Amino acid sequence: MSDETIIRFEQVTKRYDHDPPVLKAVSFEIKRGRFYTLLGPSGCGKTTILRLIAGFMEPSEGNIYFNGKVINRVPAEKRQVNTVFQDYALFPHLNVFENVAFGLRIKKLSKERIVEKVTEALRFVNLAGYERREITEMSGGQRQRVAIARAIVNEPEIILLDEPLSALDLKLRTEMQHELRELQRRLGITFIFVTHDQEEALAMSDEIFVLDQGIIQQSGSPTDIYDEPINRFVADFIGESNIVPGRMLRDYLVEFAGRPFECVDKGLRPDEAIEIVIRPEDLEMVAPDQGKLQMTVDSQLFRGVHYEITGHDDAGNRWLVHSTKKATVGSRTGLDFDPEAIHVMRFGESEEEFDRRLEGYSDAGADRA
Ligand SMILES: Nc1ncnc2c1ncn2[C@@H]1O[C@H](COP(=O)(O)OP(=O)(O)OP(=O)(O)O)[C@@H](O)[C@H]1O
Repeated sequence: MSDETIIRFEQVTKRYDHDPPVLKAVSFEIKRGRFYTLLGPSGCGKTTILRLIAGFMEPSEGNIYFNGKVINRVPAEKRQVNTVFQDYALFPHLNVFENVAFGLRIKKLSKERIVEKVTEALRFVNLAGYERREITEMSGGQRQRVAIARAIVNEPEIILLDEPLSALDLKLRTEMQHELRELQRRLGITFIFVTHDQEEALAMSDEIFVLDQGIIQQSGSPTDIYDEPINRFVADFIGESNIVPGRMLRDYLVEFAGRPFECVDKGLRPDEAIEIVIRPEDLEMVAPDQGKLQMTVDSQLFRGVHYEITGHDDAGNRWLVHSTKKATVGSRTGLDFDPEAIHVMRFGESEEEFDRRLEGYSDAGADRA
C-alpha cells in the first residue's frame, strides 16, 4: 500500500439550499490503494461526501483535492472516479456485455479493444461466460458484480460504492463482502465504501471514518475504532459496550463505580468528568472477593458462542458481560478486567475537537514556560 494521498478534503462544508450544513468543515485524507469506509447513521452525510468526490455537486465552502490539485469545479465525467450505486443503476434493456461496455462505447474505443476490456472486467468479477445474459436474468449478487465490472472497466483511480450490499440477503451479503475485499486487493484501486452497518465496516476496511451529524467523529483502522472509541457516539455505534460515567483522578488513574482503577490513559485534566468504555468480552466473571467490581446478575441469554449476562453494581451501573461461563440469575459475581480494557472517553467530543483542545493545552503550557 502506498502512502500517497489521492483525495483530500480541506474544511469542506456542504449546504443544500439554505438549510443548516449537512457537512461541517470536514477534513480528511484518502490514500491510494486502500479500502475506506464511511460509516454512520442515516442522514449523517455519507452520500453527500461520495457525491462531492464523484463531482455530482460542489462544496459550499472549503476545497477538495485530487492528486494535489483542487477539483471543486471539475465535472464528474472529467474525474477518474466511478460509482457503484445502491440499486446498481444497470440498463435493464441491455445485456451484461453491453452494460459493461457502455462507457467504453461513449469513449469511442475500437470494437476489438472493447471486447478485450469487457472480457477482462467480467473475468475479474467471476462472470466470464455471462456476456449475452439479460440483466433481468441475473440474481442480485450477479447484478452487483455487473455493476462493479462496469466501474472497473474504465480503470478509474477510485471506485465509490454507496451501500452496494444493502439489497442482498445475509448469506449473499457476507459472500460479497469477501469478494469485494478480495477484488479491491487484486485491483489495487482505492475503494470508498458507504454503509450504516458497523460489522460490515469493521470486517472490510483498512480505514473507517465514523460520521455523525456532518462531522467525522473518529477515523482509524477497525481495531483503533473498536478498541479506542473516542466518544459515546462511536462506542455505542460500534458494537455493544458498557459505558459508565467516571472521573479522571490523574494520569493513569480513573474513578468509576465509586472506586479508583489503574488505566492506560493520560493527558486529561485532573478531576475531568469522563465516560469509560469496557467491551463485554473484556470482563471476566470471577469469585466475588476476587473481582475488581461486584455485580448482581440480572439476566442471562445463551448466544451460541457465549452467554450474554447483564447485571448491576452497587453504584447502580449496568454491566453487560460476554462469557463462556454460565452465571446464576440473582447471584453475586466478581468482575475482573485489565487496565488496558478501560477506555477513557471525553464527553461528546469529536477527534478534531479533541485535537484542538490538546493544542490549546500545549499552547497554554508554552505561555507558562
Ligand atoms: N438534494 C438534497 N437536498 C436537500 N437536502 C438533502 C439532499 N440530499 C441530502 N439531503 C440531506 O442531507 C443530509 C445528509 O444526507 P446524506 O444522503 O448525505 O446522508 P447519508 O448519511 O448518506 O444517509 P443514508 O444512509 O440515509 O443514505 C440529510 O439530512 C438529507 O436529508
